Amino acid sequence: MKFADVILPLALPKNYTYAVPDHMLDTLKVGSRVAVQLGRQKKYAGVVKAIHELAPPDYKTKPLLDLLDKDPVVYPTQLSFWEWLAAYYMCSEGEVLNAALPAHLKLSSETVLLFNEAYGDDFTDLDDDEYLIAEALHIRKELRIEEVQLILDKLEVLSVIKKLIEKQVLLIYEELKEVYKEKKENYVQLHARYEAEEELANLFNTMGKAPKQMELLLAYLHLVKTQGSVLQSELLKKSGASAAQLKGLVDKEIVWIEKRVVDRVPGGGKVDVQIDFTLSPAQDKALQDIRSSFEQKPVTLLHGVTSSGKTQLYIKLIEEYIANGKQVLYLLPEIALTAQIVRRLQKHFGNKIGIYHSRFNNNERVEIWHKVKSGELSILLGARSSLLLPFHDLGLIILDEEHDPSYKQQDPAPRYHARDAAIYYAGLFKAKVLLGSATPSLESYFNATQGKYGLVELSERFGGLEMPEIEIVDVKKVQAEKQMQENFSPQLIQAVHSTIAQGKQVILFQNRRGYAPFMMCTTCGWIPTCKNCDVSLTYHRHQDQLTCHYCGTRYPYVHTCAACGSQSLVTKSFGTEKIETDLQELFPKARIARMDMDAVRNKDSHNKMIQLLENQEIDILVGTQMVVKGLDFENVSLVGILSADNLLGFPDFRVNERAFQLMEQVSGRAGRKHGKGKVLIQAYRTQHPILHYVTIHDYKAMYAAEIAERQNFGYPPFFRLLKLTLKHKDQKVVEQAAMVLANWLRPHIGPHLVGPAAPLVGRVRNYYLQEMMIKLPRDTKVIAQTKQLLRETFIKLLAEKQFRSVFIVPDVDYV
Ligand SMILES: Nc1ncnc2c1ncn2[C@@H]1O[C@H](COP(=O)(O)OP(=O)(O)OP(=O)(O)O)[C@@H](O)[C@H]1O
Ligand SMILES: [Zn+2]
Repeated sequence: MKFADVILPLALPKNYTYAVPDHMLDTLKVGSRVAVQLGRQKKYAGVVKAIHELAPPDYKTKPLLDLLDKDPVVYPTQLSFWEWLAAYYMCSEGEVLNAALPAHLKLSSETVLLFNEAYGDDFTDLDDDEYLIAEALHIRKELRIEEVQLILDKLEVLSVIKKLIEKQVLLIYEELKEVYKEKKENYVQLHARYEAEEELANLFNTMGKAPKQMELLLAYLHLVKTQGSVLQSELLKKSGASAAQLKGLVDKEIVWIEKRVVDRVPGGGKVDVQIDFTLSPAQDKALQDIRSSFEQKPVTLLHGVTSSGKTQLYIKLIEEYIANGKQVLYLLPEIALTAQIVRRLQKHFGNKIGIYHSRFNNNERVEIWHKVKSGELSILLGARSSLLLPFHDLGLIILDEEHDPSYKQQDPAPRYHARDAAIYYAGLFKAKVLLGSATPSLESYFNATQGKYGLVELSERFGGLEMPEIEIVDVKKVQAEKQMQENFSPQLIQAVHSTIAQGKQVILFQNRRGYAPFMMCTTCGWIPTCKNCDVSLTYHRHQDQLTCHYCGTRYPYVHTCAACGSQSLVTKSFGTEKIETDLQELFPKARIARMDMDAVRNKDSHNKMIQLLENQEIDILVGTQMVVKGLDFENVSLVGILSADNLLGFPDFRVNERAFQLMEQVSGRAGRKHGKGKVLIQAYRTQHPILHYVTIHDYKAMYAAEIAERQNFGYPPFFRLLKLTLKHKDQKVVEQAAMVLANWLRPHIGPHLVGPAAPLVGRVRNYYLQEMMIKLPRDTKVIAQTKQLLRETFIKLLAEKQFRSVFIVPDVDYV
């Protein structure tokens, strides 16, 4: 008897074992999807993790229902990776599978509820909830579980559904359906008999009376010759004929129409790699250093100042790896994945390169999935989640802007750090990892100085350009002299003027966090807050609305104070929108644009804005973090940071590191091609040491100061941090649960447990939160033991009746 362990796309504490029916014995493979039953009703598609002969000791196995793939959807390497992710980041393999597989490869067993017509329409003996569902079903005939949840406005609806089944009001209809559809398009083909010249000539002679059909044929012949195959849509466009006229040709059996699967995403194909640049001596040395570092160590950190040409080095390396038949994964933070970098790489690698990120739709994802698996794509440029693609011969992972905090997944599980996960994943392939940044994370630089990673430094800008000159503007002084105009010092205004006058461009940076515009009552100080979350609402002038940035709820503009009833509400605004408005007044002739999350909701507007800047159709760009990420504009010569204090005043142990990284990166956008750039930083605390390090572009001095602090206070990289968040709708319940959990843990973890306490925003989406932090020494054994202790303690806590519905969210290595 054979058994299969199956990973189901759920947060189950373990995988289940199923019996392999005889007819699958020869065809079933590890990594294939199978349909299985879980519980009495539910069917799921899971992935086979192992095939063996050990019956589970504690339950009787059900048989596998169906084999869904001839070829496995993943290789064993991915299964090992998933196992590690689940163990390290404390989630289930099912949750990893859920994140990895494109939705269309996850068969969904959606429970469909049907109305039982035999029941009639007398609902008198149903209770309130039952009545609501029965009535909705009576009208709509079928409902899904999610719709029931919406109607009843709660998550736990199965008991109501169960009662309705017992009372024979509804019936259950289970369907398993495959939702991925390949994209098909119509191609037009000439009948074989006209392949012969003679027949074709005869045909033309007889067509005199149908000029449109003649044009269709001529257009067809032209397209076949130039493109090889003829798309119906293109043919109609080229000939100017209608679909009916084309049908005429089909009816006469001159052409026929065939539906063919088409590729949704460009990729594959043969395009020769083109490298049309040569490295500078400094770059060439760095490349050689990377190569020899890789001979000793699998991971190397490339610390190269802004505009040193790190991207060009990556291009050279990629060329080497793919020439050896290896696959290369090039990771970037989501927001840095712009058309600019895509174009830069496509120029050299044509369609050997695929792109993958969260804004792709499911059909596109499935196609990339298959092409990575088959090896048809040798280079993949993607965001964090492309680590979960089924590579089979990975040789190199490049992780650019490695310091970027958005490499850490927040919600949902697996809450992995792409940098650390990449290093593990590469290990499974014996592949190399290159981390690149102008401002490395303290963790990576620490690892490099300790010899755990190789370290390569590239400390000059390409083309002999100097680092930009930094000037700090003392806002306190300017304000005392009453010289500030809104958020602008005279120095900054002057610099913007002269930059524009020289035909150069300006980038102004304003941090979003803590600077969002809000409304306030000037009589009593009341601030409108979100109904579901403990946060003040952000005012959006363009929509004239208030929005909660935690849950997304929108509210109309408030005219009357809810606390004192006065009408004296004003908007307090220091956000990018306000700066844009002020700029328009200060520089009425300048072309001004704003780049932040609200202005670039879709990827196209983001790309358009970058294009406008590249084409010099924008004089001043105002933006948040978004303008910082790896953009390369040749004509920007001035960068302004409107408030450094805003970056430095954050209650977080990483605040100084982050502030340095942001300021150094945004400064790095200035003076990348022609002449030295200039940076103006407005600040109250002009003596802050971080400002000094930015002024002299001294990463190493910043590192030395900060790493000493980290050691003193026991923070990463000397300790690892694990954050536990507990959530519940009832504040008392969550507070008690957190207390109980902490009391159970403290005897084992002692002083390394901090909390519990409510976080800064104590309620989100109607859930009250409690947090605690656990500091783990850098000892693999202790870490594994502590995680095991946590898992056991969670189970114990959730076994207590009053805590059963508490959510526990572990976040390992939280950033
Ligand atoms: N060897 C080279 N030949 C031609 N152009 C180069 C070369 N090296 C760099 N450049 C150009 O110099 C500019 C800066 O290079 P690149 O964008 O690769 O820098 P970077 O180190 O990635 O910078 P950042 O960290 O600021 O994003 C680009 O326009 C790039 O095309
Ligand atoms: Zn909210």
